Amino acid sequence: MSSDPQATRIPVTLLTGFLGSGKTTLLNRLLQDPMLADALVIINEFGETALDHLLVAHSTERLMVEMSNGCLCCGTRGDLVKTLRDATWRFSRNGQRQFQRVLIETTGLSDPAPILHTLATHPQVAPKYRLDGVVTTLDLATGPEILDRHTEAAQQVAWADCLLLTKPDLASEDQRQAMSRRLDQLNPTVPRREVRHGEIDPRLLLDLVPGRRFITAPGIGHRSHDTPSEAYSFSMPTPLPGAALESWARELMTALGPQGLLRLKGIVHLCGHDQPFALHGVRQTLYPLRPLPAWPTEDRHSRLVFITQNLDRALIEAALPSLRSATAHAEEPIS
Ligand SMILES: Nc1nc2c(ncn2[C@@H]2O[C@H](COP(=O)(O)OP(=O)(O)OP(=O)(O)O)[C@@H](O)[C@H]2O)c(=O)[nH]1
Repeated sequence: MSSDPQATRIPVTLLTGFLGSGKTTLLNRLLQDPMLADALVIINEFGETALDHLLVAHSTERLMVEMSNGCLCCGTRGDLVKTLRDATWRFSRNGQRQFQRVLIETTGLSDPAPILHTLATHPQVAPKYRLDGVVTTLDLATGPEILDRHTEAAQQVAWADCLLLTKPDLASEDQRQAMSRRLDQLNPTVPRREVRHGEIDPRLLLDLVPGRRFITAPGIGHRSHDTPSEAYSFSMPTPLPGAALESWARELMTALGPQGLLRLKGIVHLCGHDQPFALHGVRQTLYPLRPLPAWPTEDRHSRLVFITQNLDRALIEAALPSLRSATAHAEEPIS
């Protein structure tokens, strides 16, 4: 047995980044790599209905979901401690631990600092685990405005050991330069890499900070969230016509505005399709519906989750009848 406690502790990668910045897309790509086949994945979900884990294709044996109405960094750290503490025996076979590293995907609204603190100092966690690095995704298409508007996003950048600039295909040169200037202020020294649709060699994201102890990010302590966020979820039993769903979602996103609606996510049953589709809206951008391999359970209901700020649920509820009536009138499959 090694006498170096660093060497025997389980490395933990914290994958963070604001809502819709591409964490799950990245995670899905990373988990296809044999290097990460034996990773335990912990996903922290925000809101009433967990969806993210349905969008991640990973052996369900080693996928855990932390549900919270807040997020990992606020109030549910006890759950993280319990999850990490129990994981070593829960995922053991014949006395042999079945995972070699841990990936934690935080919610888009998490400040990483308290999670890092837990990893480094909690008496039941710190002896078993060590931080391997903080990987932060940043949406080049939405630009630095997110960093100015949301403290959590700036915290995620400040703590990063590696910054992944996502959606380069959607960004202009001006947006790139503006982002670069902003990152020079927030975290100038760590590597920055452009990543398209999550494609990156996992080796660039592992072993980033072997042996790092908890330190305080310069100038930024833990603060509570800027404005309370709410997640509203809706379930629909009838298959939806794809084109009508897209135009309904687009109209609603415009009506709710980027300040009110931070994120729209869904797993949807489209007319004429057996497999589910993922629906993604990030601020005012609606992404093309994307097929998922299979329904995770027998439940074929479409589920939509709206992550909002200062927005009344009734505003979304009021828009549902028009989607239902489009559903009643159209049966065309999307192409
Ligand atoms: N064009 C383009 N779209 C991307 C890229 N990376 C991610 N996306 C899309 O951006 C949307 C949001 O991506 P996710 O991976 O779900 O983002 P997330 O950070 O997990 O979102 P939350 O779970 O809300 O925090 C999806 O529609 C992705 O397909 C990229 O490089 N280019």
